[in-house]
Amino acid sequence: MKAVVSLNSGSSSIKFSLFVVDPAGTLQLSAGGKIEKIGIAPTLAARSADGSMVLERDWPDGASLSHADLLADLFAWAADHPLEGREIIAIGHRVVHGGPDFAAPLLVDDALIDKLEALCPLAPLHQPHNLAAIRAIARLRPGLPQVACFDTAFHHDKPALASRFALPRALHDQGIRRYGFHGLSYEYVARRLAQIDPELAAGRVIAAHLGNGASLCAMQAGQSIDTTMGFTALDGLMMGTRCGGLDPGVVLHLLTQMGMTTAQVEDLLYRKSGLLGVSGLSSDMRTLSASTTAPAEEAIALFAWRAGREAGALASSLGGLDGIVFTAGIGENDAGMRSRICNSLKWLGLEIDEIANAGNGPLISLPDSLIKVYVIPTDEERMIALHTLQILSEKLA
Ligand SMILES: Nc1ncnc2c1ncn2[C@@H]1O[C@H](COP(=O)(O)OP(=O)(O)O)[C@@H](O)[C@H]1O
Ligand SMILES: CC(=O)OP(=O)(O)O
Ligand SMILES: [Mg+2]
Repeated sequence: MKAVVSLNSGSSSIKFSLFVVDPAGTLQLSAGGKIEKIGIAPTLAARSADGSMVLERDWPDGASLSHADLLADLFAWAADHPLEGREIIAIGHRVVHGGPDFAAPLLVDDALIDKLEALCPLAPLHQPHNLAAIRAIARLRPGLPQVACFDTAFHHDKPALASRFALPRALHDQGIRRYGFHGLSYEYVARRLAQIDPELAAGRVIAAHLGNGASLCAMQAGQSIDTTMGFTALDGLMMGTRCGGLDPGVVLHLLTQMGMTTAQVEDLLYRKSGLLGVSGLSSDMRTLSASTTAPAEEAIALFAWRAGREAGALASSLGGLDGIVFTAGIGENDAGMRSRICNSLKWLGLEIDEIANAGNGPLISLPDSLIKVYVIPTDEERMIALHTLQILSEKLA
């Protein structure tokens, strides 16, 4: 049976799935898993579609292991395990930055890799890992089609104003624009919402992708019209290790008055800020929730406050709000965080159902609430596989 593999290298995780293409051409999950807590103490778990564990490992002292090291371990394991009649016909990748030129999934070739390489400085936590995985597979399985699926693509057609910084026009023309990210996740959530609640999906919805990276997307009838991330995945919400929106004057001050180098500033803003920087403890929300220290509590409170504030801004972009959808690691699992954010939006007429919220939904607003709130687990891997299959069928047609 033909099968498609999806690889999703996030900032703190590598998620992977194997989908079998059934005779009707639809994708059936065969196995999937993730390596998480990369940079802290990585763990790996993979399960077959029936939920049974096929692989479990952890590296308690593995803070220095990179995405590439862990991927090499995963490939070594995969090489030793027969696929039981499944023939991998393509591998799809999440590629975080597509820049101004790439607004749809593409078959990978050397020229594309070179162009995507040039975007690495705009996504240092992601793009190098995305490309390292593509190159590693090209070495292991030369000739196997690989498809790049861009996080920026979903936002490509948002209104011109939502793409522009208040900078001189020439810089916009040179690509210094608000792109937006987490697009594969938002595309999947928009599709799921259209199945679960088509009336709401046709309206004004904020999707909240709250993971290690975090952003909000304002969707009108399932299309992105605004989002909190911009030129890079640093902007907008507070994140695991990223600062989110910041007065650009702070960057100038760090460089000119505090004598930091650009490399030090990059490290500070991408890797040492956010939940980690404010708590002084961890970038991982589970660790902070389990802690009773005041800085950990302040980090959680700031995360919620910033999300509520940005949601207010996106409600304005949408001209009102009909619904909110929570997704990704924190959005799907952290009832306390959802409750804080929803309560900060009470002024919009949002009433959360705390019992449904504690059970992770799917619907977590009260019947009288003016805004419906859902929890919808994201599936970037399925979205990647769907795009990959589509590109492959276009290539064969
Ligand atoms: N049960 C849970 N409760 C609270 N937070 C959780 C839970 N499970 C995962 N998370 C948080 O989700 C975040 C990781 O999100 P995820 O979407 O997997 O990350 P990535 O952006 O790397 O894909 C971490 O902060 C983690 O602590
Ligand atoms: C774009 C981004 O921040 O991705 P992730 O949430 O996987 O870090
Ligand atoms: Mg992610």
